[in-house]
Amino acid sequence: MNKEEKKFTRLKNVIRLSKRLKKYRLRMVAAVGAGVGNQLSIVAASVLGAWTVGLAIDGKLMQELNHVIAATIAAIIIRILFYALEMWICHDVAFKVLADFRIQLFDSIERVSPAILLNMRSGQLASTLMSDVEIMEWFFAHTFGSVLVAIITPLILMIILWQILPILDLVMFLFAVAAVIIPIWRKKKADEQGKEVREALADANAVTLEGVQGLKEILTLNYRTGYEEKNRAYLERMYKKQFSYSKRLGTEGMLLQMVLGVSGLVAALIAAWYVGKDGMPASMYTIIVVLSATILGPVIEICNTARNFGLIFAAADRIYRVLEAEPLVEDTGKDVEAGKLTPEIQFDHVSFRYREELDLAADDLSFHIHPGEHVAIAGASGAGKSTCIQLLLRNWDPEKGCIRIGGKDIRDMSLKSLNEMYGTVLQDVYLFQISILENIRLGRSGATDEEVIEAAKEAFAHEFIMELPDGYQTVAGEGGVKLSGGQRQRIAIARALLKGSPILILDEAVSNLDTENERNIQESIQQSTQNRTVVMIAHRLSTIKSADRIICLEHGKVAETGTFEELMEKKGCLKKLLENSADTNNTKKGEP
Ligand SMILES: Nc1ncnc2c1ncn2[C@@H]1O[C@H](COP(=O)(O)OP(=O)(O)OP(=O)(O)O)[C@@H](O)[C@H]1O
Repeated sequence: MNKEEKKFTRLKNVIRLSKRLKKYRLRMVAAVGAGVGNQLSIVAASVLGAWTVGLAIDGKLMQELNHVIAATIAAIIIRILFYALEMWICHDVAFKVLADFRIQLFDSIERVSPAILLNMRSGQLASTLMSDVEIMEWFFAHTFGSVLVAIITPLILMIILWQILPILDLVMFLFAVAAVIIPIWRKKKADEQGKEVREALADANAVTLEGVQGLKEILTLNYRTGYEEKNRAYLERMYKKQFSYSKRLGTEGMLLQMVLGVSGLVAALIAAWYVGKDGMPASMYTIIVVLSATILGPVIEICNTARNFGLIFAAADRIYRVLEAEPLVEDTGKDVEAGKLTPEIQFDHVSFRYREELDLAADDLSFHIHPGEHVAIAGASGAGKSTCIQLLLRNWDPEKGCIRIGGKDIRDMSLKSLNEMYGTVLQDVYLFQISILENIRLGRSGATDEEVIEAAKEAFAHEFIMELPDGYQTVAGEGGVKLSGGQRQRIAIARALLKGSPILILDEAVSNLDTENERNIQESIQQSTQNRTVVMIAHRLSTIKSADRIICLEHGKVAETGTFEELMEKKGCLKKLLENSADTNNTKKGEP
């Protein structure tokens, strides 16, 4: 994320948004053509109406009636066709651009995760992905082409009016300028308000999402009243911002209507003054008045849209904030084949803090994990266990020191290659709304069904999967079958085993399992990972005991390292930790 938020003027915003239309330029030319045709056919229909009145005044209406009717019908049909064409093309382009935006936004989130989540709450991010992008429809479907139409159409009409009554042409030009000035005059306010409304909306969305995600806790912790108050406060704030925004919209709309009304009156007076005086036929009066009124029509329409530029550009800024966010780590390393590196891990004087103002979360950490070794990282809460894993996965880079795999600095490897080195089972297992078979196959996309089932058997997941209504074809995830924490963990373990990477990272992967399943899986992991290096964050005594070696952390430093027996004899960090934990109590009662 950029440290200093860049400020974009409206012009720059228009330029960068317009660039997105480059690949649709032919369609946009067609849309503008249809828009001009639409506006001109409206003018034609109005002028025909005025001509009819003129003919009636001159007593020639009955002679020309057939022509008048035919021409009016033609103007209406042409208008309908142009209107449909303009709407169709503009929306076709707009929705394609919005889809492009969504895809790029998601790519961007993937690229900069987790940096983006440090600066934006997930609800805010969801708001950008959904409603900010949606707002862009106004720009692409109703603004970009319409501005060009609002320039081209009045110009054509002014050329026609110039032939009839140049003075009125000049007057209408002045009214058009007055109309354009209204949204420009309130531009600063509109931009401020637009930003506030979008931010308030995103905050309110974030609170709503929090309520949905934390519904269980809201009910069980009796936080209902507190949450409702918080939600109400955010909604009240959003209402105030939206109401101020709408008040400005109303004032500007009123002024625009005033310009339109006064211009009509002035046009009528000027036309009345000239009709008769300069030998101009009376039947021209209505035509002149209608023509002058229709000059302002598209200008007023676009000024009405411009009242909402505050929202449109605030949404654009929020979208570009995500698109242009800088990742925390640079992916400049080379591709390395996973099999070519020895799966040994070395932390060499690694120091790291999450933010400048925070203490070190890793403080001159040095340790070595040998190929094929199973190592447990233990330590009290906040000691830095997860930080080690975050650094190993390169979600962040160390401030000092370096991490090597097979002797190679992980910053010199591409993120894709690094990812291929690891199979990971983290605490929060996310299942996608696809079949369980496919959820496991995410570990290795080319795996056969038999390989998936084999991995599930190794992870002790096969049995419960077979008991589900559709077995491996049962759809999991949101809206699918609900699985217990332990079942989800077993699926994640199957995924990781299927991936077959040389290094396995387990963040207390058995924390949600009952004792029997835990023992089975520990054994299975031991067997299936005999030739792999395993790094596990360990809270449970059983996990700690299953490791070849334990690294015990204290305040981001390595406090001690050794086998379980060695460390228990030492009576240091691990011993203290176990004495304080429930596991130790269980052990005292005879549990393993
Ligand atoms: N994303 C983050 N932003 C800022 N500080 C963080 C972040 N994650 C962890 N920390 C801080 O870094 C320190 C180490 O945290 P870490 O999560 O690595 O500890 P841990 O040993 O894994 O703890 P636990 O067992 O409770 O998960 C703590 O002081 C923690 O508050």
